[in-house]
Amino acid sequence: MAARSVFRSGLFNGRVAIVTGGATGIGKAITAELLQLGCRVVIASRKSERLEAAVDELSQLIISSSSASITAVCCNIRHEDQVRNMVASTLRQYGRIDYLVNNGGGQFSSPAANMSLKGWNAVIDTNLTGTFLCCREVYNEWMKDHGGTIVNIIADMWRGFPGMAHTGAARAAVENLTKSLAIEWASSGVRINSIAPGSIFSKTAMENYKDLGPMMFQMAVPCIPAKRLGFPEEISPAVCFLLSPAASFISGATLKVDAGQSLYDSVWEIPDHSAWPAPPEGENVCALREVMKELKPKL
Ligand SMILES: CCCCCCC/C=C/C(=O)SCCNC(=O)CCNC(=O)[C@H](O)C(C)(C)COP(=O)(O)OP(=O)(O)OC[C@H]1O[C@@H](n2cnc3c(N)ncnc32)[C@H](O)[C@@H]1OP(=O)(O)O
Ligand SMILES: NC(=O)C1=CN([C@@H]2O[C@H](COP(=O)(O)OP(=O)(O)OC[C@H]3O[C@@H](n4cnc5c(N)ncnc54)[C@H](OP(=O)(O)O)[C@@H]3O)[C@@H](O)[C@H]2O)C=CC1
Repeated sequence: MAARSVFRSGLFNGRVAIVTGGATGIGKAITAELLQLGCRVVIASRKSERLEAAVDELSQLIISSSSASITAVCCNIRHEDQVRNMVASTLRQYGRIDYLVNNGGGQFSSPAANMSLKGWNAVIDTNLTGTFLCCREVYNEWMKDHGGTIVNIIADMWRGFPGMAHTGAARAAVENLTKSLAIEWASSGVRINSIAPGSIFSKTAMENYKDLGPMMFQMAVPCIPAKRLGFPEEISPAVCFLLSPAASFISGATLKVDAGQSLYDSVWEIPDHSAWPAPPEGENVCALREVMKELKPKL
């Protein structure tokens, strides 16, 4: 059962949205909320079984008096030809694209030193290049002449992303891409913003990390000021807000939806070590040595 939207029903009547990764987790919650608000939604991702299951489930949210509808297109956002097909088929079906939500993406967990070039490229191609391809195609084929609104889902990479350096680099790049496009496409009436979620639990997000998944999400909890994980239904209202006329003067911005997690603690442990280069000798280093000598016997 999808959470009830706090927005006015009919807010997106007659509008058309593409949501990449719209069949699972955060994307599914975004799709469900857009449908409740009257939007016609195209969900796009790689796995047809997931798309079909989401269409079956989410179409039940549509009440008979609503203009909403849901359809699916198989699309790997890493492939330019498939992105072209996703946009062309949406335009053939609905004749317009008002909103694009670049939510499809992800990564695996690994120390940077162990990442193969293929693994690095898979994550950069998905999260950075895939987002770029979707933005460019939607802009060139529709928004350039008609305006529109784009939301990019990024991540909490504000202090780097140890353990997932590839995705940290890709998401930071998307944040910067968002700013560039906000300026380049302003004269077409295109607004584009990002949302940076904290740790958001869904079954599919957890299963992506296989056996590590439950532990990874559990480990995040003490580092979240709310002392609990977030849920997809806590991201979708922020997306709907940024798509809506309520955000008509907001572009090039990033909204953190993380309960303050990005301001707080890190999961990444740095073991005690003495590997760091010594500081330059001088009066302050001498003074600290003296202080430490005095403190030691008391400890
Ligand atoms: C500590 C707090 C944690 C809390 C939450 C963390 C915050 C972030 C959360 C999220 O983003 S949750 C969303 C999770 N969902 C996804 O990530 C879904 C999408 N992900 C994927 O599809 C994959 O992870 C992918 C790697 C991005 C792409 O997979 P694809 O199937 O297209 O490529 P593969 O052929 O499988 O892999 C290519 C290449 O990548 C390397 N690789 C893949 N998986 C791993 C792994 N688990 N460990 C190490 N390396 C991996 C590998 O080199 C693969 O090539 P081959 O070796 O298979 O030839
Ligand atoms: N959950 C969290 O804590 C956080 C999530 N995020 C990001 O939010 C987004 C949604 O993740 P979430 O819902 O949590 O996890 P999910 O794993 O449920 O969602 C990822 C979605 O992306 C789709 N996807 C992955 N790769 C591609 C691709 N190459 N082409 C098209 N679609 C693709 C997947 O569908 P399919 O496999 O069918 O292609 C899936 O629907 C992702 O970008 C994620 O990295 C960011 C910060 C935190």
